Amino acid sequence: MISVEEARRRILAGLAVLPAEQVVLTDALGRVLAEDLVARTTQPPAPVSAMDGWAVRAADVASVPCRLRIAGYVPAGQHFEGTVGPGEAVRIFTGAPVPDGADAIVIQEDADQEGDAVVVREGVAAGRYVRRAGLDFSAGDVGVRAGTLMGPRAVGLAAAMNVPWLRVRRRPRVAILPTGDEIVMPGEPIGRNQIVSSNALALAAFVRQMGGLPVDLGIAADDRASLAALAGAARGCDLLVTTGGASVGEHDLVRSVLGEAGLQLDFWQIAMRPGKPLMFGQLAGTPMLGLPGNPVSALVCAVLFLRPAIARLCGMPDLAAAEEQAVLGADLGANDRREDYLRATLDRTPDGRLRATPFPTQDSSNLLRLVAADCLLVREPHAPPTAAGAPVRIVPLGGVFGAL
Ligand SMILES: Nc1nc2c(c(=O)[nH]1)N[C@H]1C(S)=C(S)[C@@H](COP(=O)(O)OP(=O)(O)OC[C@H]3O[C@@H](n4cnc5c(N)ncnc54)[C@H](O)[C@@H]3O)O[C@H]1N2
Ligand code: MOO
Repeated sequence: MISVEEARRRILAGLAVLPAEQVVLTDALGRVLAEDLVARTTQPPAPVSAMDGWAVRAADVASVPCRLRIAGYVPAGQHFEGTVGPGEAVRIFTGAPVPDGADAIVIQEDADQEGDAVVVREGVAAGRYVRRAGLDFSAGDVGVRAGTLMGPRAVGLAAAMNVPWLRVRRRPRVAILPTGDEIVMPGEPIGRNQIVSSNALALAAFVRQMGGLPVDLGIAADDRASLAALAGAARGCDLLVTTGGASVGEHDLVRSVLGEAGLQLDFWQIAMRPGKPLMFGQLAGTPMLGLPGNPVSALVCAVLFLRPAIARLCGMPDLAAAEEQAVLGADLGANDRREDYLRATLDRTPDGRLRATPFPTQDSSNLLRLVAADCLLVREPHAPPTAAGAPVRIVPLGGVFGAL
């Protein structure tokens, strides 16, 4: 059995970054940039006032109070045509261009208008409350790097940079194929000995949340014809994800049926719990990730392998490092040779450190517990008995991107 790290490395090596396409900025949310976002304008385009007040020459207000002649009025969106001369001030508002000749803004709270003059009570240094041209960015500056997921902030920045179209990665089409005679879709009649399929819907949601397009292939029965026919429908997708049928029983057909259909298996079985029967390969040019059927195993594998796989297809940096440190909230016995991903809750110790406490039962069918968990607590293979308070690695399950 290969390690979790080795499995992830091999999966990433078996996937190629998808081609780019062009989208209008209003459709860019949740897409991954295929090239750097480069400013097409300078912001602000000219020096502007950061406050409502008076544009002055700082030298004129070096000693206060002083009286300046009002030479003009400039709200945002307009421009003062003249030049502010010695002893003059221009009424100005936030965002308006600072007139030529002026080099500072006196805020209106520090001055009083008296007819056609303004009496300044507080002096200002040159440059005060003036936003220089290009303070935010200049034309040609890189705002967001290729490989970045476009969130609301980046959409706003692209707009400010006057970039109406973006080159983004095509959305990965991920075919999802649950297998098993015992599973039916939610809402369908449930026969004797049958259960409702949770994997397909959870994985489709996971893919969609990551900006991919889930393709529902239906449910493959535990017979060779059904599985072969439905898996064939994955042609044209960027990734096929199966669940179930991955283990060693004679009804676990995925490996053998897809093998007959041309699956070039890269690996099967990894030193991980849950998730031991994970498999990866190439089926007629389509990468194939075979997840275990147990709902918790399937979703933990989605976090650890499908998430980086989709990220890779989208040209994003490796997300494997989305781990954090915490302290252990309960004593744990020795671990065996499989890397363990324990469902755990998070809280804070009295001194503010993150604390991860695993649930006492860790059955890989227990979806309710998975939903109640805040993180996965990682235990290395062969970890010795470990006392509460020891440092541990965790994989958070919350967060916006790839949240479970
Ligand atoms: N003798 C051995 N038995 C098993 C081993 C082993 O090494 N030796 N591995 C165990 C491990 S670990 C896992 S994980 C499971 C995974 O097996 P499969 O991937 O073949 O999954 P199935 O047998 O098809 O199903 C397992 C379990 O999950 C339920 N299931 C399946 N699909 C869905 C779905 N879409 N939604 C909800 N639940 C689903 C299914 O009913 C089973 O209860 O094998 C162990 N056995
Ligand atoms: O590895 Mo299985 O995934 O224990 O439940």
